[in-house]
Amino acid sequence: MSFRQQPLPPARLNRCQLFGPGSRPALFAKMAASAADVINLDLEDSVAPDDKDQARANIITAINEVDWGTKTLSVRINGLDTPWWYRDVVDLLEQAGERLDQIMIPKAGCAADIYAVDALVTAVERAKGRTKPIAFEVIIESAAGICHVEEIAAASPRLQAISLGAADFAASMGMATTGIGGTQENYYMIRDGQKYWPDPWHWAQTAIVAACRMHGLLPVDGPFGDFSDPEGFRAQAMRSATLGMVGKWAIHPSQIALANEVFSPSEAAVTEAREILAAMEKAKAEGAGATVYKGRLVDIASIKQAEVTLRQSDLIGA
Ligand SMILES: CC(=O)SCCNC(=O)CCNC(=O)[C@H](O)C(C)(C)COP(=O)(O)OP(=O)(O)OC[C@H]1O[C@@H](n2cnc3c(N)ncnc32)[C@H](O)[C@@H]1OP(=O)(O)O
Ligand SMILES: O=CC(=O)O
Ligand SMILES: [Mg+2]
Repeated sequence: MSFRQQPLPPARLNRCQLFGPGSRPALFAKMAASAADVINLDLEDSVAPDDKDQARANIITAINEVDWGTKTLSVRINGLDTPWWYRDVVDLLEQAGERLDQIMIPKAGCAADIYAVDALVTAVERAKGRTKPIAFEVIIESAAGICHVEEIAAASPRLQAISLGAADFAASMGMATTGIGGTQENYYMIRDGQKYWPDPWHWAQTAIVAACRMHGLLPVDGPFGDFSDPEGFRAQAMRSATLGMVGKWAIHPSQIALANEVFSPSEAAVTEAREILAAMEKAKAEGAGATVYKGRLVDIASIKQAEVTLRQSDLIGA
């Protein structure tokens, strides 16, 4: 047991991150009016190479002109293996106003990737006298990224969140699928003739959750490509929430309400968390560290579990 206290992640909602291509400016007002907590304007893989410059200009105009309300506003820049990323950073920081909250770094492979973007961002911020430091979020979506996830999580004080990018992750790992997230038809166990489909994303998700929790970051589940399958999305999101993730991407507006629902504790969960705290208060007054709640053990660890639910509920109520 370490003497170090585990840091809390940033106190903000991140239940749904809605993506939209920078090359489709007609979507921006709809994104701003949506119920997503985070908006990700994309310069990377949803934008064709010939459209990169125009998409960057569209995004800068939209950051400055659209009313984004209280949402966290993030732009996904191009990967460090492309010729576009430095121009993304420089133009965004020189031309977009202080409304921009965050930059998303895709395909992070090692801590030095984050360091490189941090150095450039810091230089432009100083040169331009920007007063609000830009936050970072990264996507783990490669073999290198998952192998180095812990050093990536520790790479910069700007870092607030890490997402799993199932599409590029599957490609990098050589996984035999073209599906983006969710159940994989050929990934099954068999017993007594019955098929059972385990979760192929589980280990990568838990590695991301552990690295995030160790460094006080928000762990987020990435895209679920089949937006015609709400039940598949819900199942994936509920597994992610159960593992400790705080939210999920939406790549279509139909996924926003689903993500918000799954990552908002139900009334029953909040009531139970409050009752556990009350039971433990009573136990404490009686000099006990453990007691019985609804026929099961609760002890001092249960207080911390209940507080996870109540912190999220307080953020929603705030
Ligand atoms: C693997 C990754 O990297 S994932 C992250 C990168 N990918 C993306 O950003 C893709 C984001 N999503 C999209 O581009 C689009 O949703 C697509 C291409 C999947 C589907 O687009 P469409 O065919 O226009 O969707 P559809 O016709 O169902 O849209 C229904 C309505 O939602 C709107 N809409 C579609 N996508 C979005 C969005 N991302 N945000 C806000 N509104 C949207 C449409 O404009 C339409 O509005 P209307 O009813 O006022 O006409
Ligand atoms: O960028 C996201 C992914 O799934 O790849
Ligand atoms: Mg990707």
